[in-house]
Order: sequence, then structure tokens, then C-alpha cells
Amino acid sequence: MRVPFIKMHGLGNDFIVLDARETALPAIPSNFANRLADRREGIGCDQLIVLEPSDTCDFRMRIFNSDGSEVEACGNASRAVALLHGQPAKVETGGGAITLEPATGGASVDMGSPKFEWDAIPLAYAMDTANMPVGWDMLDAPMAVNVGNPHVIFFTDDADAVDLAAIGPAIETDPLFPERINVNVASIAGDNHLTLHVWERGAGLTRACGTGACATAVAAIRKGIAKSPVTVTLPGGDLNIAWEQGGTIRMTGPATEAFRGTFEWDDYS
Ligand SMILES: N[C@H](CCC[C@H](N)C(=O)O)C(=O)O
Repeated sequence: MRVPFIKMHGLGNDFIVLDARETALPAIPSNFANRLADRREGIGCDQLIVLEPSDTCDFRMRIFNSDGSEVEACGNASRAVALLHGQPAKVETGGGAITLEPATGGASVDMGSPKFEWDAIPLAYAMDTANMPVGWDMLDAPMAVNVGNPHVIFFTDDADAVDLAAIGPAIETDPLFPERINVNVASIAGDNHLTLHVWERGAGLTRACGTGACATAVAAIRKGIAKSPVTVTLPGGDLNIAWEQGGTIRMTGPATEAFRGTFEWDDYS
């Protein structure tokens, strides 16, 4: 069965989008997302995004990392889907409902409210998520935030100097994080301006991570080292994150459609 796809990205964090809102697709088999995401034998992407009907929202967005794991949230893909959908929408995700507002060349997304409780991250045992008594090599005293998906955030003097490819996997899979974790390393780039690198759970180093930018901006505001709105500079470019204590997170930034095509479903299932 030939299936159409749309290839999109948000600041270089790239996606294959399958739109099953009008025409149902077969159930997503295990080992499907990772094979389609393979950059040599598949189409290649950081995440596979599947749009489906929803009983509670305008539609549902499912997110699969390139390792095949299905997860709760994807900020950059939310903006890409907003661009594709072309009008405001309330979208069901595993991490809760989000609101998309397309804007020229991208979108603004209400990502919902962050959670800080240790068991909402989740962590394997109780601790203060604003100043965690843990460390890995040169990274210590992180914060943790759930923005639909779980993030640990390290602030350091020079985020560009951290070899995140070397240390990221150990943190991602540490038993402290029963559902694994997205690993964020940030430094101050200026007033209300952060530099950020992310080792993504289930995808590794990406050129941008929208939920990582949200979690890191929220952590910086909570820590008192930045005020909303915060500009977050990732390797792929800038995102604008607005959040006030007690409110929801608003992420604004670009999204791009790269190309469209079709693939043979049976070759990957
Ligand atoms: N790796 C993430 C999902 C993708 C998030 C990222 N691509 C974004 O833009 O938020 C996780 O396992 O929670």
C-alpha cells in the first residue's frame, strides 16, 4: 500500500508526518518508526508524527522517536503540524492538550502547564527538582521539569564546551529516570537569552528541541536567572518561550515543509 508523507522540520529537528485524519492507516507496528526514521534505509527523521482523529480535540498527534519509542510531546513538531493544518487547533497528545496558532513561517503553541513534582517528572525517588543532589562528570545540581515529556536541565558556564554526545546517553538511561529523560545543557548568552544543547531521549543529539527549550526557559525563570519571555538559541536557531509562574508555556518559532512523497507501507511493517 503506497502511503503519502510530508517531510517537515523545526529548526532542523526533522519529522516524517503521516496524516491519518481523513484516511485511516493500519496500526503502527513495533519496529516501524525506527525503520522509517533510519537515514540510510528509510526516509530518515528524528521523530515520526502520526495525525489521527480525536474524541476530545480537533485531532490527535502521536509522536515516535527515531528509536521507535512513542512519547508524549514534541514542541518542534507541534509548530510543523500547525503550519500544515493552517488554522488554530486544539490537539490531543500523550502529554495533554496543546493549542496551535499558525503564524507566518511557523507557529505559536500553548504547551500547557509545566510540572515540577518529583513523581511527575518522574524520578525514581523524592528530591527537590529545583536543585537535584546528583551529578554526572562536570554536570551537577540540575533541575527537572515535565512539559508533557520529562526533561533534566543543567546550567553551566559554557554549554558549547560540554561533550553532550559523550555524557548524554548515560544520563538519559540513568535509573533515576524510570521513563528515561531528555538531557538539556544550557548557559547564559545574555539578558533573558540562553544557549541550549539537547541530547533527546530516544533520538540523541538534535539540532533543536522545542520541549527542551520550554523546559529550560521555565527552569531558568524558576531559578531566577532569566525573565519571561526568554530567547533560547539552539544549534538550529532561536525559539521564544514565554511563561509566568502558575501559567501555561507559550513557544513561538519557525516551521518548514521540506518535501512530500510516498512510501510502500509493507516495506517498513
Ligand atoms: N525526544 C522527546 C520527544 C521529541 C521532542 C523534541 N523533538 C521537541 O521538539 O520537543 C522525548 O522522548 O520526550
